[in-house]
Amino acid sequence: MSIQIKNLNKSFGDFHALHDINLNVPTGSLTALLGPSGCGKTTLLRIIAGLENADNGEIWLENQEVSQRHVRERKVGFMFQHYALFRHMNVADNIAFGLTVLPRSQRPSKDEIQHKVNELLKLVQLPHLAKSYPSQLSGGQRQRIALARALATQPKLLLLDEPFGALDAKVRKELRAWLRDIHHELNITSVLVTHDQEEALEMADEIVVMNHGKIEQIGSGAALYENPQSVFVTEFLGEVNVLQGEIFSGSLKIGDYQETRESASNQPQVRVYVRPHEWQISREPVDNAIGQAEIVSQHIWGATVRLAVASPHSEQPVQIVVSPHEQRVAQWQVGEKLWYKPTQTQVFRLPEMVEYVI
Ligand SMILES: Nc1ncnc2c1ncn2[C@@H]1O[C@H](COP(=O)(O)OP(=O)(O)OP(=O)(O)O)[C@@H](O)[C@H]1O
Repeated sequence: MSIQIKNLNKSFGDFHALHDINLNVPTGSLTALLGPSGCGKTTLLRIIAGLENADNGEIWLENQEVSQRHVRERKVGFMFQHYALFRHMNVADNIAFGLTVLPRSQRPSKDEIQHKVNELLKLVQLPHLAKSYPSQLSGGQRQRIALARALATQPKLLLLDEPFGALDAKVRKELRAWLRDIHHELNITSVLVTHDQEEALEMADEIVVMNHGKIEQIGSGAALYENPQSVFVTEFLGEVNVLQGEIFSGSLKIGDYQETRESASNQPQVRVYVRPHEWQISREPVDNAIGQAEIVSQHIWGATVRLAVASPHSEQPVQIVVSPHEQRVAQWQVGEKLWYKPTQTQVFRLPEMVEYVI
């Protein structure tokens, strides 16, 4: 089921929670709404579901305008972070619940419901827990059952609001991969709300980055990471170093480093963003390097080695990530100096911080 949202606004009293939202979600895709707390993700999800009304705008589900349609008519399944399974019902009855409350004319027979529950239990890989009660399950198992319950009525659209928010990091990671597989297996359209960029990058085909009730940018994780269109997206998606530079005579300059910026007019101060892995470093002088800088700290973190170097062009030490292999060869030590040069830059103009040149 595709989703099309046109010129949608929502206020709570004087507070404008969603500004002019326009969004297309293609059938079969997994789309993440990503943004900081309070940016309007849940409100948008609830409006798509029909749990909340927009002030104006249109919502189309599979070529039908549904703004005035009741939640029950929208054929959506939900899964929330604190999805309350019914404590007094066992797992099988919890999963069956949505089917047992259907109007008589649509309700499957007892045998059909039993069959469906068994199928869903297999899908979520917990058939042995059919007779257990929610209190006897782990957090991850509860979320799997919650998903089975959301899928029981065969929704065409699955809406997930921070579904793994309360779980520990390892379980979250496992469930992400698992949910992504199920999404593809069922060929369903899913919209996932998350404030966790790793979760969005790992799971979603397309990410909608939101900030203060507006959509900042939409794209695949790779496109957003490689080509952010605003300061907000650059800073929100992944770690980044911020350096001061200038644009002069069609060139970006940071220290001795120069890079052509053809369309640019002169700017005495620009903010230059460089990701920690987008550096070339060397003990020998490097052509067109910013300059030399001293290593002030070194940390080994998982499979990466992280160097921090003091740069006169950055308020904070510049973070540089090198692979363990590079580190084994180079044996960088705190206190020594290296030449450093960015391999990719994003530049934004100060002080208004609108996009300058990508
Ligand atoms: N029923 C309501 N009445 C008044 N204000 C509301 C209501 N629901 C949401 N808001 C406000 O709208 C803004 C957006 O809320 P929303 O829950 O959509 O944000 P979110 O991006 O999902 O945040 P979080 O990640 O913290 O859940 C917030 O400032 C919130 O306080």
